[in-house]
Parts: sequence; C-alpha cells; structure tokens
Amino acid sequence: EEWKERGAAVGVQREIDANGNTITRVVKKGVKDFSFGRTLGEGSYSTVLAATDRTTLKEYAIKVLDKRHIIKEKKVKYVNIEKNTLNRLGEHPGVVRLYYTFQDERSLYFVLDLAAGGELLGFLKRMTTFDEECTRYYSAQILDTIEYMHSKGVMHRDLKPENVLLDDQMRVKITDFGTAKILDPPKKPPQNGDGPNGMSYPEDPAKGDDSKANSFVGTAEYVSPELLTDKAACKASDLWAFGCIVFQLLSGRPPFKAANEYQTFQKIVGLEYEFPKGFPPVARDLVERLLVLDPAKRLNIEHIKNHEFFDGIEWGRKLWKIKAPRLK
Ligand SMILES: Nc1ncnc2c1ncn2[C@@H]1O[C@H](COP(=O)(O)OP(=O)(O)OP(=O)(O)O)[C@@H](O)[C@H]1O
Ligand SMILES: O=C(O)[C@@H]1CCC(=O)N(CCc2ccc(Cl)cc2)[C@H]1c1ccccc1Cl
Repeated sequence: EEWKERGAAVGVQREIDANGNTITRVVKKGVKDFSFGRTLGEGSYSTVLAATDRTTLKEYAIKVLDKRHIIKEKKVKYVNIEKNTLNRLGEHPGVVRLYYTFQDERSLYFVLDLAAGGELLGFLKRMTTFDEECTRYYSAQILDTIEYMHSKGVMHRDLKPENVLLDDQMRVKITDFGTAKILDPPKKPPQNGDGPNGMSYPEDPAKGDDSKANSFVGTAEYVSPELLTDKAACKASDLWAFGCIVFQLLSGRPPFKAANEYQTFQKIVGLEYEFPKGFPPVARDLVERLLVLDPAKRLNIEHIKNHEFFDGIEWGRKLWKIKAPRLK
C-alpha cells in the first residue's frame, strides 16, 4: 500500500555477480525518489530527463516512455529488448548502464548513466573533422565496447555517432540498445528439429552465433552490405559500422551517403566510396580492411586492435583512465 500512495513503483535492480549470475534485487525506487531536471533529449517514443536521486544525490539520466504511445506504435518488443540487453550488459565503462526500471500508470522509467557530454555527433559537427589523435581515442573506446558487447553475445546493429554519447570526462558511452540482437547460442547441442517451434539449430553452435533473417534494418548510412543482400546481420556488421565511423570522424562525412536511402544502399552494396584528399594513409588502410563486402574477410577485433592506426593505445582498463585529448 505504501508504495501505491507514494506513487512509487516496484523497481527491479539486476546485478551480474563475479561468476556471471544475475542477482535481482527488488528496490522501492520510484518517481518520488528523484528530483527531475532539464530535458536531455527526445526520442520517437521517449523523453530523457536529467534527474538526481534525492537520497544519494547521484545524478542520472531517466528515460521516460509513454505506455499508450508505445502500445499504439507497436514498440513493446523494443522496450523489452532494450531492458534485457542493458541488464545483460551489466557494467562496462563504454556502455550506458541501466540502474533501475520502474513504472506508474502512464509511463515506464529507465534510470541510466548520465552521459553529460551528449552525442559524439554533436562534437564532430562543431569540429567538422577530428584529427588522428582524437579519432584514435574515440574509436579505440568504441572498439573496446564493441568487443565487450560481442563477448556478452550482444550485437548493437545501429552503431553511429548519434548513439555514441560522452560522459562529463569525454569518455564514450554507447546507448540505444532497443534494436540490439541478443545471440543466444544453443545451451545444449539439441537434436535437429527440437529447437523452439520445431526449428532446428545449425550443426555448428558457433554458427548459431550469428542471427539469420532479421526484420530490423539500422540507419541507412551505416547498414552493412550483408544485411542488404541476404538479410543476415552478424557481429561483423557492427565492425562495418565501426569502419564507417572511423571514416566519418576523420573526414566529417560517412563514406556512403546519397540523396536517398535507396541510392545509399546501392553505394554500399557496390562499395562505392572515396577517401577525401589528405585522408591519413594508415587510417585509410584500416578503413579499407573494414569496409569489405564479405563479412568473413573483414578484419576481426583482434586484428583491428593490432593495426598500426592504434599504435600507442593500451587496451583494457587503462584505455578508460587516460585523459581525453582536447578536441582539435
Ligand atoms: N544516458 C543519457 N545521457 C544523456 N543524454 C541521453 C542519454 N540517453 C539519451 N540521451 C539523449 O536523449 C535523446 C533521446 O534519446 P532516446 O534514446 O530516448 O531516443 P533516440 O534513440 O535518440 O531516438 P529514437 O528512439 O527515435 O531512436 C538522444 O538524443 C540522446 O542524445
Ligand atoms: O520486465 C520488467 O522489468 C517489468 C515486468 C513488469 C512490467 O509490468 N513491466 C512493464 C511491461 C510493459 C511494457 C511496455 C508497456 Cl507499453 C507497458 C508495460 C516491465 C517493465 C517495468 C518497468 C520498465 C520497463 C519494463 Cl519492460
């Protein structure tokens, strides 16, 4: 009863402990536990507000989703995907962390890390282009985060500078997991035909890793050719998008951009893109090995980390301790 009168709602806090078990704590966080501040931004089905926990004074970003609008737009699935993906990803410095979820009659609430710096795209637009040092720093943190996501069986599927947020120390915080794909390799090697609704899993479980036919298509400029040709997104699709982002940070524009989506798709499947004059040769080599039509021939994460472009980068924890280079 107390919860009802406080207008609070049951919030669920999930932690992943040392041996990877999910501990679910029921906490009584609700709207009343926060004081809401400025609007950080608006999505198609959501408003994101800055908020402070009245007890701990910790600042958060709270994403508020209107239930009626979600139901009307048939987006309930995406809400669950975002919640499940964020819970699965738990804690990594490059992922916007989900602390609590709660609801009231009208809305759903996601209490998230506050990425006070806003979108990487905003900085890129103001700078026009990043120099190599800044590109190296931001793309290294993005790559480290992609590696973490993939290790947790998560494909982002819509990586782009708008979805790379920055915290108050200009460190990367990747967001927008509503369109991610959780790759659940089969638990036990099932016999053919005893998958859900009689589906049969691929023989080689490793193959089970890459989801087949998908309805979701990301943002035109960053969509991978395999998604366009045989509707199969795979982990390497995130690395295609990564290649597009590296190109865009250094040149100020995405490699594949045309007057409309259809023409953009044509350029992608035809690998029609050009480097601007003065594009740094080492970075060019990296991009050329990522923007490869055959996903199997694209550089994998280990090879990217060892590429000359990232000479000097110390991967792992240290990457998140270094000071962000001044944007120039
Ligand atoms: N954790 C956060 N910290 C700071 N700002 C955020 C955070 N999450 C989102 N924002 C900002 O709020 C805006 C809305 O984000 P939201 O994820 O709700 O919608 P969106 O994904 O941008 O839009 P759409 O739902 O149409 O894809 C974004 O422009 C983003 O810059
Ligand atoms: O999965 C959960 O954590 C709970 C389970 C109980 C519950 O009722 N919800 C809300 C389900 C829901 C999803 C979409 C709409 Cl439009 C309305 C209700 C879920 C929920 C609560 C708060 C925020 C998000 C979600 Cl999915």
